[in-house]
Amino acid sequence: MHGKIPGPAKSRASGKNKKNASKKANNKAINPFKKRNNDKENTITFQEVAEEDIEDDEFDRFKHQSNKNLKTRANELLNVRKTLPVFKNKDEIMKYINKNQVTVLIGETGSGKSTQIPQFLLDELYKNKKIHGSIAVTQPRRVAAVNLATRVSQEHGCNVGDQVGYSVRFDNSTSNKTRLKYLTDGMLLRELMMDKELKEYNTVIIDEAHERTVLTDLILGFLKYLLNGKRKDLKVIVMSATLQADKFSSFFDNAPILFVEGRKFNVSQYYLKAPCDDIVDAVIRCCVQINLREATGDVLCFLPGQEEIDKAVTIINKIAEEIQKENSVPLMIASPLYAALSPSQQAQVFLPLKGFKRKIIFSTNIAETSVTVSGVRYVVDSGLRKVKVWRHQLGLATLLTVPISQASAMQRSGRAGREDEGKSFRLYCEQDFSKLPTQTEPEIARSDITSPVLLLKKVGIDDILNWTWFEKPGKDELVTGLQELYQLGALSDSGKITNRGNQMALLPLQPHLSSVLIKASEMGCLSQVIDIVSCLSVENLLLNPQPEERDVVNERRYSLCIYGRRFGDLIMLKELFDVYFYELNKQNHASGEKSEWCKQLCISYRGFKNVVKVREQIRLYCKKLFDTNQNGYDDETDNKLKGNEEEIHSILKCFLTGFSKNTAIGMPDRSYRTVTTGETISVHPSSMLFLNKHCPGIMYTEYVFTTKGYARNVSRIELSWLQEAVGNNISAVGKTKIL
Ligand SMILES: Nc1ncnc2c1ncn2[C@@H]1O[C@H](COP(=O)(O)OP(=O)(O)OP(=O)(O)O)[C@@H](O)[C@H]1O
Repeated sequence: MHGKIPGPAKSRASGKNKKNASKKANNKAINPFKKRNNDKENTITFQEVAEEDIEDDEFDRFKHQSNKNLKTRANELLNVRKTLPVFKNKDEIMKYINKNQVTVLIGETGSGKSTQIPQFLLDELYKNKKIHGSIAVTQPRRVAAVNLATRVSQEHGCNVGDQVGYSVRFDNSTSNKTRLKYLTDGMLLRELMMDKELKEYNTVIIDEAHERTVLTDLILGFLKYLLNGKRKDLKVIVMSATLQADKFSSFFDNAPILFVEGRKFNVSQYYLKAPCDDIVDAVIRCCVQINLREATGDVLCFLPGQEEIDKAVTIINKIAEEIQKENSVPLMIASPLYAALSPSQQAQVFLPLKGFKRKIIFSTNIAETSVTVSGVRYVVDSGLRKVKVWRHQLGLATLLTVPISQASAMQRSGRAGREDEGKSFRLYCEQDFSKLPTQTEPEIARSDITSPVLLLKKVGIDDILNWTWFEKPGKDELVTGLQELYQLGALSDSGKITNRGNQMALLPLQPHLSSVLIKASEMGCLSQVIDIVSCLSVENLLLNPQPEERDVVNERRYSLCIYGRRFGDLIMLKELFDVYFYELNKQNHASGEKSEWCKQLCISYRGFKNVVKVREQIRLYCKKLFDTNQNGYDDETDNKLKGNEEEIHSILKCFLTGFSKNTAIGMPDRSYRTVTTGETISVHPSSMLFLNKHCPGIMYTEYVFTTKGYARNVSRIELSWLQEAVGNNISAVGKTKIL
């Protein structure tokens, strides 16, 4: 039984209209680089700007308003809601949802799926007092969960955290009043670990299911398992913008598919005439051109990763004033948006600007789905994204920049047509668009599945191979995941989860990092290890110095980190953290001073602020899990590195429990050979140990392959430790052996 709900006539560029739209786009194809209105080449230099302290209060003020304001705002927004295709078809949609246990709902971007459907269900809850429990809406990304909860609480006329709230890792805004909760798929899985039947909810909505993250796939599997078993009363709605409907429908025993046609506003597409060489440069030029030529409206640019984004933010902020003065155009204000920023830093991009300004947001694909940034009329799309590809055989992840799929490109463009007609500038040629894969491949096909397997074990699923996988990983991958967990001590000989495994599953970290913390709690160096793990949990904390600055920066780091010089990068991180936290932060040095210190050492100041927040959270988890009086964990004392060998050896041995696969042995010819495969590996030039005399063995947390294999974030280890850590596993795994 498949339903189709028609949309408003003007809104859909399909068939003939689509052809015309693309013709129009062709005629208008921009060449932002042909005619330069401003020759700013000399002013485009790569300089670091001081990072501002972002006030959490500002976001709080934005979130919490008086009752009267809330009501007025909700009434205003009702007029906007009424124009959305989903709202217009409320009765029809609810008829389907009420009739079926599972509904698959497909609608175009901006049609109102994520904001309206949950509110329809909320209205039903209020109307029908017999319905107990609340509604969960999962999002693949934290920023989307926060953004949607903020918007929907405004539409609903309440503060975030009252009837409508959100729950994301390290941030929870819900209360006992909350009946509608937006949460990341990771958080729902955490809740599942606590309550295997998800009794709190009467409805679970899986939004943006087409993104096919590992966690979304796992939730789909769990829901099917529950629906067939203990929760026959649960309602499930799978929502997606693209046409993968059949796959979702057949997984849920041919659940009905509902198509809601019609997008609110049209977005015109523009392509480059010829490919560009430097993507950051191309994005900047396009933004400048939009600022000079286009009517009001903010700009959302998609770049592959943090490095490119930080570069672009720096450049725009540097040239903006001059461009404004010379051309009487709005002042461009650049803001970054990527996963490594804290929620309050991410929330900054959603705050309105005052005055004659134009917001230029540089984002990774975290703003690609679900997110609406009010005011955005223009999208600039690099057509690229970064993906972590897991190499099952090596047990290592590699970060690659790859072209996006057509589905992603549509989602990105869709961000421009949320409140008005928009324009999307794709920085590649139109013929290249047709060569892109239609869909993004599911994450499970290229990810480490150790974490998902541990989670399944934690909730009591023993037969991993025959579980209700939405997309079953290969048998080899599953076996490798099980072996890895066994090696970490998370599983017993009979494959059951151990006490250690239970503790690992409860920590909000990858299993290998959790096992490092558990070992540290046993060895009495938990505080020190938490500091290092927190640094490792924040992406791009240490930045790459510009080539001309590299030697100076390395020398500064080298002279500051006396133990890091000998023992490597993990100890260096602890020494840097100690200076930042105990000397600068705790003694209330001005933010300018802290930022300058970070700049001198080419460290992300924002990153260190995040490390402090992550550290607080990990400490809380550890306090709950471990007997913290017994293991050198103390809030009050100064937990700086004391620097004696015994202490440093203990710390490194803890890391070896989690990273024993990422080790290499020093050879007489001064090269290193990996323990698992015997391949040659070199210490990366960014490491403290690059210039160091040869070590008996090394342990690394990252592997990169450029012209050859490099170990990054390297520490010195003794071979006897390796025997201790890996020796036991030789018989256990049967694969790992010291060469
Ligand atoms: N934070 C916001 N600020 C302003 N308008 C918003 C906001 N969130 C939603 N809207 C409005 O509501 C519309 C519907 O948004 P919603 O997220 O429900 O759409 P959707 O169908 O889920 O789209 P997508 O799949 O692209 O996320 C938007 O197009 C926009 O007009």
